[in-house]
Amino acid sequence: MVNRDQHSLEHKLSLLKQTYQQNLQKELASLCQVLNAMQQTLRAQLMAAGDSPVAEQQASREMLTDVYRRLHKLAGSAGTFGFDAIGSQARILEGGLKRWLEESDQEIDLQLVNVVSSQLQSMQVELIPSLQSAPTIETPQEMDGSTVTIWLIEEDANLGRHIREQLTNFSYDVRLFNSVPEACQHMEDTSPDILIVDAMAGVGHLSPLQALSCPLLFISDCDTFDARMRAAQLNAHGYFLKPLNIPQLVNRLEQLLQERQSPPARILVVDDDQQLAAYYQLVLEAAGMEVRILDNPRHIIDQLSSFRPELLLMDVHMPDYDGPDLASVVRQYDEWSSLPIVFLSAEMDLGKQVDALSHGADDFLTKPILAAQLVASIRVRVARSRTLSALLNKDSLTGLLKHASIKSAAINEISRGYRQRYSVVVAMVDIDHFKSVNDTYGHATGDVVIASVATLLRQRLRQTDMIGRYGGEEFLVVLPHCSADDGRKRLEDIREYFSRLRFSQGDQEFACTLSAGMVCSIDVAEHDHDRLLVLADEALYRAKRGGRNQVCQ
Ligand SMILES: Nc1nc2c(ncn2[C@@H]2O[C@H](COP(=O)(O)OP(=O)(O)OP(=O)(O)O)[C@@H](O)[C@H]2O)c(=O)[nH]1
Repeated sequence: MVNRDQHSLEHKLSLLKQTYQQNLQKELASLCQVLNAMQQTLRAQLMAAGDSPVAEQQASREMLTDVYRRLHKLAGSAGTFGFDAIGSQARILEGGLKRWLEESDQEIDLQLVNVVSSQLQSMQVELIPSLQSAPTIETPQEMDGSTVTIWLIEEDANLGRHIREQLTNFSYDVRLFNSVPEACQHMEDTSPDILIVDAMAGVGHLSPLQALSCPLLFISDCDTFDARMRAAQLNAHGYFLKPLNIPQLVNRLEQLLQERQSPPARILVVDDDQQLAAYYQLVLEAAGMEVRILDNPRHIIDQLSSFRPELLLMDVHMPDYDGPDLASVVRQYDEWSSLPIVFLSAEMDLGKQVDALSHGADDFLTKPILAAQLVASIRVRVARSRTLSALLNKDSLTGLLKHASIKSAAINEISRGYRQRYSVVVAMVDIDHFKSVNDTYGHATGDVVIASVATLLRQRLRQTDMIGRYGGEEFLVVLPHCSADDGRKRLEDIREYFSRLRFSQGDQEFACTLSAGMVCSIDVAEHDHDRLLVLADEALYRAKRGGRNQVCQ
């Protein structure tokens, strides 16, 4: 189904193309005029039957060099806007001119100018005044930020209710059905974000539910190759054995949701051709990315700091500064040393492409480029860079920031709070008697408990809050723009939820608690971030000494 956004995108693209076509007509007419003027001058010289003066020769060479540059630009942009034939002709012509200008020191003669002129005229003929259809770009399905709905199909009503209760603790909205046909009856009016099916209840009858095209997880008490293979053939996103390890299941659910909800990629575009830059912006935004265009390359570092792009898409040849030089400037800053830089240029010369890459760029895309190809290349680059950055900065068990990253994030946020006069709550959260969890149920189960605290913190805090794994079973939480009262309420809420979770190891079921120590920046006279971290740690110590399972301030 085509939605309104898609219509509006097509409309905007079509307007951009119309404008481009008008400019293209003007540009070709203007190039023809230049060639016309050169033809006249050269003819006049021929009539005078003398050698043309050096100054005039120099002027003709400069004019032809300018024609070459304009054709080079045109070769890059025409195909992008759907004028493929003109783009190809411009590419051939600019290539020929370039070779002639580089390799020949002959005088510019009428024959050469005639050839260029007739090619330009045929390009004008080619430019039929009908716009080609706008490219369609796949718009990602948006998940709204509200509650996640899970459909659970479980034959055993008691077990179903138990699972629903546990998942509700993690803020999921769970609808329980005891058979696939029962769930199918509700497909008309509503649909889930995730489907969890008891393998016994469903494997044979699932096909109607597959139309829901949401992630599918199986729960089962049958751990055989055949059962797992059947699940794989049904494209299941997970297979969990009973008795269910709820935190493990929740971790998988969170992973699936994160994959679908990952924030839009932020792209900074640097191109002196404003129309092309607007086109890239439109195409990338339509694919769900956030795009900013840099008008003045001198402001590149300011823009990087304020927009914090995840990829820099840059033209190679610009009037004032070349792309590779700009890339070198960016690379001088440690903070931006791993920012992906992709050149998008009409440059076909392999040597120059390699040279551009050696200045610190990661990739080279050649203009013209299809919208879908541009989107795919950028998506892959950003995804890879996110994976790398997650590996570097995120803890593998919890997916939270590692010690060094959360500490520096905390220091930056506290300092910003002091500067901009808003309050920041800093809290240390620690699982109670965790050593005995490890000792009694094993290290692997201990890991599940740690991961479930991380999940709970992520779920019950705001997107703008920062959470990191500070030590083994200790977490550092930073809540910007938060009063002491609000911070305390949120931590109490997390403490309460955590105490209600049930963990299992074999047939044994157990619960855990956590303690937290917090401090609010405006309650501390000295503007010292290290002091806040010490005070939060001291408050945690008081919570432990006071009997654990509590929040102290
Ligand atoms: N399973 C698991 N255990 C870990 C990990 N990192 C640290 N630990 C364990 O966490 C336990 C922390 O224990 P302690 O600091 O003595 O404190 P506690 O038992 O939690 O008791 P209180 O904090 O005083 O309530 C140690 O046994 C560590 O081995 C991890 O990644 N996984």
